[in-house]
Amino acid sequence: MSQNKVGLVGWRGMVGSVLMQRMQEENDFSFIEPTFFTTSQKGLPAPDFAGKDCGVLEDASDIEALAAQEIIITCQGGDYTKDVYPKLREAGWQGYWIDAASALRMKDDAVIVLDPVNRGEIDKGLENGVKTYVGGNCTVSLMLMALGGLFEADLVEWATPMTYQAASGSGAKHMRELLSQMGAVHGNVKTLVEDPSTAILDIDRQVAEFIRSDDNPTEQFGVPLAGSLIPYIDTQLPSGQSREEWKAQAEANKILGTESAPIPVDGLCVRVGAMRCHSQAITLKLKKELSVEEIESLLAKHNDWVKVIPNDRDITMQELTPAKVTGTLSIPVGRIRKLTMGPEYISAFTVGDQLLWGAAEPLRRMLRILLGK
Ligand SMILES: NC(=O)C1=CN([C@@H]2O[C@H](COP(=O)(O)OP(=O)(O)OC[C@H]3O[C@@H](n4cnc5c(N)ncnc54)[C@H](OP(=O)(O)O)[C@@H]3O)[C@@H](O)[C@H]2O)C=CC1
Ligand SMILES: N[C@@H](CC(=O)OP(=O)(O)O)C(=O)O
Repeated sequence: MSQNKVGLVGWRGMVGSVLMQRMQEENDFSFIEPTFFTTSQKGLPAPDFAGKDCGVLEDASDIEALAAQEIIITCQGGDYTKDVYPKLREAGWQGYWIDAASALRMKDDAVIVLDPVNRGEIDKGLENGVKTYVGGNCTVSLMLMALGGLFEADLVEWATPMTYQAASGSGAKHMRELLSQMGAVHGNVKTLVEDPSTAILDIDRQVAEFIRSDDNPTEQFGVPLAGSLIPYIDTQLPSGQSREEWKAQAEANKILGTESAPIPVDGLCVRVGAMRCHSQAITLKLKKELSVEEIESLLAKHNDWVKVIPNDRDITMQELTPAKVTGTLSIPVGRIRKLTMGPEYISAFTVGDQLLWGAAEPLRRMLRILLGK
């Protein structure tokens, strides 16, 4: 394929900035002729990620300017997609649309992209003329990168992921608010903490009062996160699931191409005070009994980024944490052991950067697939 006119929308947002960084690191700009679009800064000079003059920012709602692109990558968000995508297609645009937002994910004429897991589905889509490729939900993509070896071998009867999701999943303002809360909570008891003679329960009481008070900044999350957690992510559905929880089964089976006989994947999604790494504790029922060594071997050889962490206390504490993984493409998976429920029941714990494999990386890799590079 010879496409190289690529329109970039949402490049200065949080996901878009990570995408730009990765595209620079991987030299992607050398294969494309980029045009940068904006919803708010039309006419300003375009950024220099490509190492060349890219003119000025174009209007991201200008259908004619968008239609001049062979490929459009957008990290601008679902509202933008819902507004612009139908107009572009109605105008007869036949180009490839690569999107970070969830809006088009479950459409029949869209493929969810996670090529180390579903390159076959992507290739099938390309052969069938599919023009819309969407990045998956971050927790779903990170779970499949970690456990791809078991899914690929059709060994999973069901899976129940219990998540520990970072503030970044809610956006940049939420990350700032988490830090503000952390600082405010500490500031409130700083002198007491520094005085070793203060009773810890007195400090704790003061912390609890502050966390619940109006002085704790909670404008973005609505409730405290630092020193607490939020056991609900995204909107409420009639099924009792949150929308984030609903995505697990729906998207995982679409990615795997198992929608006709879906593998049950369901659990609870929880926001915790991590910055940009989502963690998940997953219980799996396997279709047959395998040794831990066999499971670890299948997982380890599935892709280049998964890293099996032995179920050892010290190694786990060093390697299997957001602090270790943040800002990297590594997908460690550990705590793999047989549960007492029976020999086919196993546990796993995985951590991944939700802005890299959870959002930006599958998009730039789809671009490279389209470019044939
Ligand atoms: N956050 C996440 O974890 C994930 C997000 N996504 C998807 O990606 C979409 C974008 O998310 P995210 O990157 O967090 O959104 P951001 O809010 O960081 O950025 C979205 C847009 O806001 C505009 N903007 C306005 N002010 C600023 C500013 N000061 N700095 C940067 N941008 C600004 C930019 O558009 P302009 O230049 O046109 O003004 C930018 O493209 C989401 O809506 C979601 O659909 C997907 C997976 C994960
Ligand atoms: N909902 C995810 C982030 C996200 O943007 O998901 P999606 O791409 O499915 O809308 C989170 O809060 O952690």
